[in-house]
Amino acid sequence: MAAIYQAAYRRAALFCRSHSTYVKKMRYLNKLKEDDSLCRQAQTSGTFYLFHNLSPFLRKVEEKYLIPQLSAAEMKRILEKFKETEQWIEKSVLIGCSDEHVPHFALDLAGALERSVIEAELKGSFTDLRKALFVVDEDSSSLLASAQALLRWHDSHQYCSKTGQPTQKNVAGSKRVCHASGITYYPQMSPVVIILVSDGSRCLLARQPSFPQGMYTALSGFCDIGEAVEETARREVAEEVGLEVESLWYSASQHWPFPSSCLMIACHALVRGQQLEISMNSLELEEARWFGLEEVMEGLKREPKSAKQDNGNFLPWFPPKQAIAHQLINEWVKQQTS
Ligand SMILES: NC(=O)C1=CN([C@@H]2O[C@H](COP(=O)(O)OP(=O)(O)OC[C@H]3O[C@@H](n4cnc5c(N)ncnc54)[C@H](OP(=O)(O)O)[C@@H]3O)[C@@H](O)[C@H]2O)C=CC1
Ligand SMILES: [Mg+2]
Repeated sequence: MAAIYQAAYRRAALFCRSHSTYVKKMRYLNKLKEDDSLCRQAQTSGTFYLFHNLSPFLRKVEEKYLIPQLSAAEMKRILEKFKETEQWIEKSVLIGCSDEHVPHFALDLAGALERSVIEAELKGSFTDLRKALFVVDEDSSSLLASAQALLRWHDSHQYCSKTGQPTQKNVAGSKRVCHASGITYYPQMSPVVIILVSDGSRCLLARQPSFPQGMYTALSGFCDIGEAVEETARREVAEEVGLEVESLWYSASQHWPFPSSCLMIACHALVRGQQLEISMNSLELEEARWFGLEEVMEGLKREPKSAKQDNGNFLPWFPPKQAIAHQLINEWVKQQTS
């Protein structure tokens, strides 16, 4: 099961086993979001995950990539050592806490310290999120994705879209306020529906021209304003491959940080038996076709590196397990083989 939502499942399981720990933790986090002075105090005892220009800081230990958490004292020492003001800490955003209520913050140090200076001091490297998500463990990839999404949102919402005046973040970073207009802005995600279409014995996978060679995935599309998930799924399948959805069922959801904070809502769909001819929209897709069970099972086993053939062509491969598309494809295989 894919990393990011496996972490969510684990949190839910923990909730069942240890209800009071979970409830206390959520209530504590909620208090930190609501109470600026409590959150400012929490910054003095919390731990910090570092970013530079939205790239997370990773340290490679033997063959593993770890995400170092810095204590508040260590943060203070580094900022002082490089003659930066401690006020940088105020730019941090709350991203969670331990069961013992040690709060975790994320902080982007671009503008304060040179990337290479921090890398040398802390013996690690700022790594592009597209690489980082796929080399760290499952819980860490979920945490990095949401921390980066929150930092990105703050970076791009510095001004009020009505007055043009600067907005101020609350200490936790759960919102920004324009004091001139009184408008409060909250971090947002764009809902996207991802649909694995099947005709009962085959499934439909497609490629956009921008995909790496050989990679196919399920159809997807942003929800238009006012649309329900079912309407988006039906419209996207009609727009992209000219088929009509007969029935649709929900699988799972995932926060996806690319290109910027999508809420991926994953569904399986069945199309009408009498109309199975694909009419592809070539403005959006490069290829869309039906895959049989055997070809899908082989594609799931294939690594991108081993997809290239001697003649230069690529055999099909699918998104990695961290992407919810992978779960949809896996589930379809299980349905076919059970
Ligand atoms: N985690 C996973 O397993 C997967 C994740 N995805 C993610 O789903 C997202 C959407 O998939 P895609 O099929 O490309 O979507 P669409 O089919 O909706 O097409 C994308 C185009 O829609 C327009 N658009 C409409 N609303 C928005 C919005 N809120 N934000 C950005 N663009 C918008 C843009 O066009 P224009 O630029 O012309 O205005 C964009 O290029 C992608 O960001 C992708 O990363 C996709 C597949 C698998
Ligand atoms: Mg699409």
